Amino acid sequence: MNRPQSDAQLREAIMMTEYQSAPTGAQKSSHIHGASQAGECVIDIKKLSLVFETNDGPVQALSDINLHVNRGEFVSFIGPSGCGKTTLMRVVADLEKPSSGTITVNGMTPEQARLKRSYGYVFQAAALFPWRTIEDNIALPLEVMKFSSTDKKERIRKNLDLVNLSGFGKKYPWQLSGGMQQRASIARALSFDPDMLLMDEPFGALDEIVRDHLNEQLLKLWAATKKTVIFVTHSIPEAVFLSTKIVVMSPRPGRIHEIIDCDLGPDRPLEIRESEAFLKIAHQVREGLRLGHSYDEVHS
Ligand SMILES: Nc1ncnc2c1ncn2[C@@H]1O[C@H](COP(=O)(O)OP(=O)(O)OP(=O)(O)O)[C@@H](O)[C@H]1O
Repeated sequence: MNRPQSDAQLREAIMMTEYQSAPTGAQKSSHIHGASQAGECVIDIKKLSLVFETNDGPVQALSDINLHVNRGEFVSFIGPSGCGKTTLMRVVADLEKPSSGTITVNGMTPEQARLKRSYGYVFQAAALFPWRTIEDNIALPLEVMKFSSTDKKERIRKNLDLVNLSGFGKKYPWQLSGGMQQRASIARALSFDPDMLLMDEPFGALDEIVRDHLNEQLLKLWAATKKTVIFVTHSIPEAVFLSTKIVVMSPRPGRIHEIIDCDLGPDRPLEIRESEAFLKIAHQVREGLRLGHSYDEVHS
């Protein structure tokens, strides 16, 4: 669902700065990373369904979802509007509760994982606080977690550098382009070094050239940080370019139609999009979307 930047979204950004207990010193990194190792399952979803009760009756947003995500994977959710991509990501982030089924994140409930700061969340709109500079936006989770001011400064510097925004820390969000704002919100999500990055169509509102550039940067960032990434998109080329695994979803009710491995290797220049291997996977995703979607239903 397209959720423009709103008070609710800013509130959610604040809610995600909640934490279970103030970790201190050396305790911090083990507290955040948990005990997990490479190749280990970080998200395990079994028979999960979610029904929204609305004034017009129940809406089955997710039905019988089964999904397994390993540490270090880049997993995209793709599908037509209303198929439940955002809802599924919000369940992982503990922003929605499932009606039935089970889910673990880093071996914990989503709530425990949120409180242990297992993930950083990047919204569709950058959700930066307009009255704070870019560095102060990045500092927000660190302030709530009571990082020392030296540690805070170093993390701001490192993460600005990671998203190529060194030198822009003192600017306000409105002084930056849309692409730069999104990079700043990625830096904020990464500031406390979470295991996982949850990204809800972060580049959907940007023009294609900027988007290509950010996709390249995101791949580099992913390779450098080795984070597990969950990424919502409507774009087939974006999903194929970025992912190790593509979850094709279909609507009414929202469900997983197919899970496609995307084994293009770690080295992916933009030109890879013209390669036979890339086009083959893109075709498979398009077919999956077509088969999982009845176009007649959309207009009924
Ligand atoms: N808070 C809510 N209350 C009631 N219904 C909701 C709520 N959030 C989502 N829905 C409904 O659940 C279904 C799935 O919505 P969701 O936003 O997850 O889809 P999506 O695939 O992310 O869509 P889009 O691509 O348009 O962002 C839709 O029918 C939507 O209208």
